Order: sequence, then structure tokens, then C-alpha cells
Amino acid sequence: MPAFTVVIAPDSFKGTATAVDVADAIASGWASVRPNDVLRHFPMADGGEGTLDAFAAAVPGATRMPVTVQGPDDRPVDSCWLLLPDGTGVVELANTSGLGLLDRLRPLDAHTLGFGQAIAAALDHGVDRLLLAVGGSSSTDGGAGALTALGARFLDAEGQQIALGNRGLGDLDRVDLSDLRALPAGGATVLSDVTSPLLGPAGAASVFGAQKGADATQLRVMEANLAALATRMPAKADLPGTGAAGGTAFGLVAWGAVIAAGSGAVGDAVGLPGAISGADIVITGEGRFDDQSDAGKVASYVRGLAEAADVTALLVAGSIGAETRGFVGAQSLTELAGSSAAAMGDPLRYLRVAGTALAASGAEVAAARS
Ligand SMILES: O=C(O)[C@H](O)CO
Repeated sequence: MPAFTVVIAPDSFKGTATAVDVADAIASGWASVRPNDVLRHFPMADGGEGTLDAFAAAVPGATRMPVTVQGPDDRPVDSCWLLLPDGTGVVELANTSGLGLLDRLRPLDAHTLGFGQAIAAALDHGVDRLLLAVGGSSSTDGGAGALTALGARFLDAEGQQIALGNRGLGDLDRVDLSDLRALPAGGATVLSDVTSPLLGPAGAASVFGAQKGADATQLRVMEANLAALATRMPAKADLPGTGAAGGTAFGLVAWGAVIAAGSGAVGDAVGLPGAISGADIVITGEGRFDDQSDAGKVASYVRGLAEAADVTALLVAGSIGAETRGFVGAQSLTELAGSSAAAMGDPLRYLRVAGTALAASGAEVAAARS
């Protein structure tokens, strides 16, 4: 059988394994069956957790810049932003205001102030351009916390600053953006992990509020409070992607940032399109493959690149809850392990098993196509 070039380009499996570890584990399973194949690792991210790491791994000379911020539950968080050699600052919401920083979910009170503080630190340093990775957030504050750290004022009817978090937006009377800091000369791009609008059934609260701990009543409060914010801000709430990170993307658009798909931006930075077009097989993966995967997630982005280059695409996911169309083979860790708890208890073991299983089936298909 001929040797293949196999590109392994997974997202992290949120909360259980980094993208680097996922790629390594799949590769070790694959190599146990087909030791002569060339395996190329491209750990990926979509704007959410792991985006900073993906840029740090891909861009030679990238420097982590330490910063301590006020976390989503007000405790200090020792975090960092990334300075690229061309003067671009990459700031990640997940490592400053993310869900993974909370001991206890606080759907109405978590906020994005810390993300804004890290952006301010990058501006203080004098970055030429900002890439703002949003996703994996703990809050639904429409970016009000982040903009507060950048000089905006969100005021109640008495002219007092409202509380941080979505709950505070219930008291919002007016927004004063006159002291908002200027964008860097090269502008700011929001790397969004989803295409959701701010409001409505596909919006920030309806789709992502529950994973932040909101019950049905709280979801209604969140939606109403975001709608109140939307009417007072100079940004379009129906723009795709504004619903990312509890509407933080919406707030950043009001600042003057533009929205781009996180997966595509990370893919371009790591040279993934070229690597896939020169490969025989590409393997991607994510923690859960479901209907949300089509809205800007890594797996659907990689599948699109594979389709365009006519390369065999394979999928590994912690669990699979949607049609795996476009993938010639797919492995679910939950099925391999017998339960989701078993899969999450030892994800690297089952990722290796998945890599082993794909090496047999996927390589046969690629051979038949060539
Ligand atoms: O943070 C969130 O709300 C989700 O990752 C979607 O952006």
C-alpha cells in the first residue's frame, strides 16, 4: 500500500484535551497501523479556547505577554495576550473571561471586563492591529464589560454605572461611548466561533445561555436585556457572528471591529489550506459534532477545505449528534468507550483507538480514490 500524507487538524476537545494533545493521540493511533505515512500536525481553534495557543504554535517569534485581569467572577486571573512579530496583538476571551475560569456558573452575573482589560493592555503596549478571539465565554453581557474596560460607560436612569454582567443591563438607560479608546491603526478583527446573530432563536442567549447555566426564566431575562442593549448601541444586532461569546462580538462591532470566522483566520495563520491541498487524507475533530458544527466550527471548515481540494476527510468527535456528510469515515469516542463518562475520563486513550480505526478504513478509501 502506498504511503500517504495525512494532515491532522483537530480543534481542542473543550475541557478534556488540548488540540495539540488531540492531534498527537490520533497520530499515534494512526501510526500504529500505518507507520510509513507522513503525518502533519495542525492543532486548530475556532476563536474559542485554544486560539491563542494555535497562533503561538504556528507563528515563529510570537511572544506571550502576561496580564492579570478581573475574571468573570471578579477574582483575579493571571492570563496573557500574544504579540506577533508583525505588531499584531491576539487577545483571547476564553483565557480572560471564559467558562473554564469559573468554579460555579453565574449566567446573569459573569462578565467580560477582564477580556477588555487584556485588550487595553495590548493597546497600551502599542499593537498595530488586534485579533480578538471570542468564544468559550461564561457571560452574556453583549460585550458591555469589555467596552467598560476600554472607556465606555453604561449608565442607569440616575447616571450611575450599571452592574457588570447581563443582569446589570436590566437597569440600562444610556450608553456613553465618547471616551472609548481608539482602535489601533490597523483596526481590530473579531475571530468568531459561530455565525449567530445577537438576538432571537438563533442568538446568544437562546443557543448558548443554557451552557452558561441559565434556566428558562433566566434565558428570557438575558434576551430582554440584550435587546435593551441593542437599541442603545451603534451596531447591527442581526449581523452574523454578533451573538458570539454572549454578544461580545456585538459590543466589539460597536467599537469599530469587523467580524471574521475564527476557524478560517487560524487556518490561514497555520497554512492549513495549502497543507490540505497537498495531502491525501485530512483528519479533523471536535468535542461534539452537532448542528452547531456547521456554524463556523473547525470540523466544518476543514471539511470545506477537503471538499475544495478533493481530499478524503475523516472525523473524530467526542460525540456525534448530526449527519457526518462529507466525511468518508467518522469515529465517536463515546461509542468507542461505551459511554460519554468513560470517553471523557480517558480521552487520549480513545483518541488513539479512533486513530487506529480510521487508519484502516480511511486509508482504504483514499487508496481507492487515487
Ligand atoms: O461563548 C459562547 O457563547 C459560545 O462559544 C459561542 O460563541
